[in-house]
Amino acid sequence: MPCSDDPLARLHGRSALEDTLEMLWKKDGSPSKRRPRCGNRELDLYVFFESVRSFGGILKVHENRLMQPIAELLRLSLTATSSGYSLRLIYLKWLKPYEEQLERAIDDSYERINNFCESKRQWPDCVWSKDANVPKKRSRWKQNGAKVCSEDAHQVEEHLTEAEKAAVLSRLSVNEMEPEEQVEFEYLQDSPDLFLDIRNHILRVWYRDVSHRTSCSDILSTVPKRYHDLTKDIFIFLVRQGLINFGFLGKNQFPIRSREQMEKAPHVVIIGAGISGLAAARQLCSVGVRVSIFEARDRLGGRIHTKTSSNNEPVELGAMLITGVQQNPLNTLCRQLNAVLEVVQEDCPLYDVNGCLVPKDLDMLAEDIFNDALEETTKMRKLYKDKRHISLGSVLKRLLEEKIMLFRQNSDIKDSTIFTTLKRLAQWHIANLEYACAADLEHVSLFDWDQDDPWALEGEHAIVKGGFSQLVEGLARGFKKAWQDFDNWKHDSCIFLRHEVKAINWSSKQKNEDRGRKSFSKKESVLVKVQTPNANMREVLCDCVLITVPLGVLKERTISIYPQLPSWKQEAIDSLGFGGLNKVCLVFEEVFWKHSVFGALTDSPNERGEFYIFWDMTKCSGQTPVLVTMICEPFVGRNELADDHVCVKRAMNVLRRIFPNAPEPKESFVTRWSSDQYAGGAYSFISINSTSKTYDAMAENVGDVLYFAGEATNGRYPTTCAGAFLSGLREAGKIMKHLHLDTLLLENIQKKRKVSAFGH
Ligand SMILES: Cc1cc2nc3c(=O)[nH]c(=O)nc-3n(C[C@H](O)[C@H](O)[C@H](O)COP(=O)(O)OP(=O)(O)OC[C@H]3O[C@@H](n4cnc5c(N)ncnc54)[C@H](O)[C@@H]3O)c2cc1C
Repeated sequence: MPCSDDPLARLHGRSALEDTLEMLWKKDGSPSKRRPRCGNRELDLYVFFESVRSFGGILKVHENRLMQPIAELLRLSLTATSSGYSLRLIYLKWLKPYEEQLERAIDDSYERINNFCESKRQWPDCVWSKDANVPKKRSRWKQNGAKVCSEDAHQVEEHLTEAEKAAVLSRLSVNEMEPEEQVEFEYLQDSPDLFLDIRNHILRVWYRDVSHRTSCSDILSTVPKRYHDLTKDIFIFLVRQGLINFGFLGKNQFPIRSREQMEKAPHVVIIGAGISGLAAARQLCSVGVRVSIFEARDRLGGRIHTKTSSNNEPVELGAMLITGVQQNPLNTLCRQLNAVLEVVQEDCPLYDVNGCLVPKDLDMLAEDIFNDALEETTKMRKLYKDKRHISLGSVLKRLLEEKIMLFRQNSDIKDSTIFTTLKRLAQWHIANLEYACAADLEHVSLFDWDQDDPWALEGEHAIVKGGFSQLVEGLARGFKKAWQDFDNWKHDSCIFLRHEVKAINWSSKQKNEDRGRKSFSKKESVLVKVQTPNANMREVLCDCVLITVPLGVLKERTISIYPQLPSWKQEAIDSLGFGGLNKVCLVFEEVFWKHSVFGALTDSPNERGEFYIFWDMTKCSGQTPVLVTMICEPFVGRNELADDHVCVKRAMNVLRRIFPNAPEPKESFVTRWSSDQYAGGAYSFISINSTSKTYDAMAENVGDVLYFAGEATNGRYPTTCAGAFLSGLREAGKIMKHLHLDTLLLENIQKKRKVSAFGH
């Protein structure tokens, strides 16, 4: 059974090789203990031995000139690979004499752990409801930064092993160390395969059952002894990175601490109980930190807001889609909370201004023209490289006009109305992109608007049956909720609703104004001023603060920070874009529409983003028919000034162009996220004054006391709930590291019951 494809088998095989070699070398008294090197690095003897074996032995490798692919498996550079000769010599000297014993030892080890590797579970993709729609493929559907996965991606996944799938689900490279991993485990740069096997094995165990904490002792019981220390380090790293043991892990997730212990525990203040703040709070509490979450609103969730209709059914006023379910950490959270996901149909038929459906071929033609133009904007970057402030809108709109004109010139279609419809369709696609960016495309950077594309999460989009708020409520489980009662707050982790943070004073840490980590000595050195529900001001001391308020709030500077933020941070806050998006949710007696999602064209470019799309959210509510329509930039402001009934009337006018007999809604909800003082808009975008690096600056901590999370701090997954959630985990990990909580982490790990992952 040469060259196993299972990471645990490889770890055992590697260990067997090492044990056997050490034993035989000792017996021989030769060769020296210094490991062979090639291309300036130590050779991975296990990978070398097993690759030669899989190619039929060193003779065959030599005869068939197979040293090149072996060198690639050994990750040797081209110059090193040219020395296939030296590799052969190394093999003959170091491994050939022991081939027989090594083969036997490695095969025995594979045999021993076969059970674990064989017990591959059926992968639970997510908790689908039985009648979930099967989505159709659409070439480009950019909603909140996520692209729909290609059919190819599904096929590739079919070929992945369980451990590889776990790495993919964790958004990690299967075969390469990620940059952060290289930094943390620099000493393993010569043997990344060892690191990757341990990492992928741990991830696989975690994904086998995400409803429980994966314990380090369980993992250790599967891994050969010689790798225990390394496994512990990698385990701690994965917890800190929020890659395992995140989310809702049952009622007993937080360690039980006495009052005294809690008083002595590190104290972190989190500003904002949105999904990023709650994700961080849960992580920190799991390692014994005392957390106080101050939330200005009287509810949890921030921009996740599931309102209850008069029928007691959920209506989403904020986020509603889980974008890219497969790799989405919120999918894991849904599984932990038994929340059901409903896939959203991607096919979006469009209705023209006369109320008739746009013919499919014309719809597809417009989509192709739009996608071509969008693609071409990326090529224009070279042309405009000296004009960094040029907008996507200016270039895209010109390209679209040119392309439609060109199509007209080259086509023999006589009916001129087709071309007017094409123009309307182009406007619809612009509006759709403005929805995704929460911005007028005239304000979006040509250069970096799609910088997050390489990280787009795979999978369809889905809604949470029963409402998105279930996820935030789940994350908040186990925390005490306090309104006015400060009496017990020193002994517990609490969420304080209707507590608006007004000021942060970190003057005693002033010297640490620089970026990055500094040594931490003085406890509780940051002062947070909070306004309580009865308008009193309270002062709270803590070790560090995690700020998760929306970028819109940071831009307004409603929280005074003393000393003021360093210029690099303030510049990032000022320059990153933050735009609007609103919803009009219409509740009806019965369904009169025909599609789950449908679009409406308009004659006027000055109305393109007003009620241009309608989502059937009935599946979220369960029974009550609900249609949700959008108001996008640049039309958000003028609609926020209008009364609710005016917005509803405008939305109904558009709907009645399609369904003339549409009844009056029995209930409606209109959002105003931009004028909401605790949001200031919907989500971030890369403005003409910012770049992808601005997100990195947003994420960076100030000194060792001010940390920042939230969707606008996540450059890979900005704008989304997933991005916000991951940013919370990221910052919790940084704080754990800064507060030196690794021992607490291990203590927590060691206390868990010892059940072998082998099952005995
Ligand atoms: C209309 C709309 C539709 C959206 N659609 C989707 C979607 O379909 N899918 C998706 O993934 N994302 C969507 N988003 C984006 C998503 O909602 C956000 O990215 C995510 O919820 C942000 O979470 P957060 O924790 O970063 O911030 P928030 O949820 O905004 O949390 C920050 C918290 O800080 C609080 N706060 C503010 N100031 C103070 C203060 N001074 N003191 C104390 N607390 C304070 C706020 O009240 C808030 O609760 C949508 C957003 C909007 C507005």
